Amino acid sequence: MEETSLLRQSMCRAKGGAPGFKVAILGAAGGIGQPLAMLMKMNPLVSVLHLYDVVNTPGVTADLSHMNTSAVVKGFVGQAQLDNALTGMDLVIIPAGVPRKPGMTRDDLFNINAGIVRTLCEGVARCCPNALVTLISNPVNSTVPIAAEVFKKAGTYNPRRLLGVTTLDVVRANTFVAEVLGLDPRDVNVPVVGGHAGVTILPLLSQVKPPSSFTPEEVAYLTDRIQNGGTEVVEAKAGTGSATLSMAYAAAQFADACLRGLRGDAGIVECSYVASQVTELPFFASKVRLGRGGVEEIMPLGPLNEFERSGLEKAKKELAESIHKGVSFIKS
Ligand SMILES: NC(=O)C1=CN([C@@H]2O[C@H](COP(=O)(O)OP(=O)(O)OC[C@H]3O[C@@H](n4cnc5c(N)ncnc54)[C@H](O)[C@@H]3O)[C@@H](O)[C@H]2O)C=CC1
Ligand SMILES: O=C([O-])CC(=O)C(=O)O
Repeated sequence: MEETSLLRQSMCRAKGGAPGFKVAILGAAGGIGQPLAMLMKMNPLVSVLHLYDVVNTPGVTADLSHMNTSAVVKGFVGQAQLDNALTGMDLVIIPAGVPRKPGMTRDDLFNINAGIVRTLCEGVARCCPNALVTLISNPVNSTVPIAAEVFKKAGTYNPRRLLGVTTLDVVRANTFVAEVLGLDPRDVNVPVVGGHAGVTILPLLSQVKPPSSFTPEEVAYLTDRIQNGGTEVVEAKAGTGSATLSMAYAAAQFADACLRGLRGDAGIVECSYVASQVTELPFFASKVRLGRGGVEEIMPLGPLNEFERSGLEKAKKELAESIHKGVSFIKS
């Protein structure tokens, strides 16, 4: 088998390396990882796609490698192959870790996922310390501070290159607001700030584009639905996992924005949970401008109405605890 595939490879005429970025997905065989890997295989900005997981990447890799798009896919399985999966990468996307079941909060995932994120980020620090790292694994409000502490310990921390993925909150907000307004969701943009769990997810409905006004009932309905969108999916999946397909879509959209930023495109703005001075907290999600260096600029929150100011106070209280928990996990 081995010989046949070597023979087959040797029969192929060498192709010059296609221009583009090298991207690794860690947790690539999972519910998010597989559709995300497919979407990244379809992205023309990607020249090399490394799929790493502790199980099942050979099959996922064989399957995706038959797609006639230009990215070259390679699979890596098990911790012994982590360093090879990461070496030379420009962008590392991390959806590794366990998902919620009904009745759990994202914070209930901390005990398992914190250790997974630490191990993977130690690999990033060793093998591709200059890569952009986008973290999906929950609880994002704590896993991003964990990653920052791992990188600080390794002496490789660059706050501009570590981003928590909160795009799904924006994707949901755009969808739900468009439903209420009777618009196409592609024409709606809702900034969602704060973090990625419950009350820390703060949609700024006063800043919706196109400019729109909402009744107090609509604001209450939309805020609740956006904050609990993840739970809506967890309950509907009834114990088999959380959002995977919409998350893969959101992560692929965010990764594409990161790659366009790295390429030097102008005016790329996305919401993301990053090291921030927008509030007194060390991490906060808000609109950020992406560029060659990663996060080039963090946008101010803009004017908030009274409902949003009160939501911000609640968000900050919970965020402070989640950040502290993540930092302490590495420091203690
Ligand atoms: N940021 C966000 O908006 C969202 C985050 N999530 C989170 O994403 C994570 C993954 O969710 P799913 O893909 O649905 O879970 P899943 O269980 O389907 O897949 C997770 C994958 O991670 C792999 N994995 C476990 N330990 C690993 C390790 N040490 N190294 C590499 N891979 C490892 C597993 O083998 C599995 O293939 C969960 O923590 C979930 O809560 C989910 C939806 C949205
Ligand atoms: O709700 C969950 O556990 C997964 C998640 O983060 C989301 O769907 O927003």
